[in-house]
Amino acid sequence: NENGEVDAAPESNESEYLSPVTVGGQSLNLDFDTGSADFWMFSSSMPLSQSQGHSTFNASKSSTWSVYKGASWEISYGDGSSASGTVGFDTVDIGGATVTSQAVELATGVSGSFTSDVNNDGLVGLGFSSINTIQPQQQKTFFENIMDDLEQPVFTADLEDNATGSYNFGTIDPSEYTGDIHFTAVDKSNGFWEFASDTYTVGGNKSQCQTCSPAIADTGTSLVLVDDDVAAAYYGQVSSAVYDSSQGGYTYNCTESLPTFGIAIGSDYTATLQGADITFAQIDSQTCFGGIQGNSGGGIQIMGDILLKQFFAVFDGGNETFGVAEK
Ligand SMILES: O=C(CN1CCCCC1)Nc1ccc2c(c1)OCO2
Repeated sequence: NENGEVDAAPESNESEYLSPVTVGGQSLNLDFDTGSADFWMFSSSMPLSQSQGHSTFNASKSSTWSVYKGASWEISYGDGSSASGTVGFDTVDIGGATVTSQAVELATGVSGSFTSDVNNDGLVGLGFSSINTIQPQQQKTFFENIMDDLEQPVFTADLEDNATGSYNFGTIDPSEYTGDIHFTAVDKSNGFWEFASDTYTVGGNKSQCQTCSPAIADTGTSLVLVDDDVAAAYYGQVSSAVYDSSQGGYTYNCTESLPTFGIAIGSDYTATLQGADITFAQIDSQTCFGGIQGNSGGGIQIMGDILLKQFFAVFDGGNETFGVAEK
């Protein structure tokens, strides 16, 4: 089988997790993103002004590289960032799991937030290829390419709080979790690991959300972005909380103890966050920025790293299910 395991190292501000990937013999640190489906890297064919500080992939130095003539890609993410470029095929090795002809996208241009995030050399999209942006023909993700060669058609994410975790392809390692894994059915029609999430709890009190948008498991997003009425209900229980449009979200006094927050993972499990695990950043001597924020009516609830790092997450491409376990 083709199983593989790599570290997932948190960036300094825990805004993302980076993992070593070898492409055509060249190693880069990439952001594994279950919320998108493009595999792209900073490349030697970018202006230095954009790639300064990054590792770049140099196709001319890879003996296994082949160009996908006439193909291109262009992606924009929910946070407004974007990237675009050209396409080829090469051998990709992630912790021993190897795909010999993976569609690999080389950036010729990226937006400012990618340039300034110098530890991030690109992304491994682990969503579904129906949202891959390669033209004229969409290409499969690394996981879709390798799934049938794995011991089990799964990958797992053990993201940690201020510590290095791991991504595992092909096995569910029992040493990485405790108790049961609570699975729910995934609807892949929007290209995401999407599932129903109709209830939430604040301080242990259960409520039904008014709109109840479906949720996605998104390792590439830092925060938990819930329906706006859910965010308002949560921060309504935090006495110093205000919505600060200059910060783009709810802030509160760092000394205030926060209530727990639970979100339904399908219909029979609620993933509960402790108040102490909900703050995302301290923005000045007294003020903190919450890790739970509204989705501005976006129509999907995004379960990002603030939640995922408190659990062991299983992405099952065989059953098309998503599961979490305590750890
Ligand atoms: O854009 C992302 C994640 N994205 C992953 C790839 C790197 C750049 C950041 N998440 C996101 C998704 C929806 C959003 C949002 C952010 O802000 C408002 O709505």
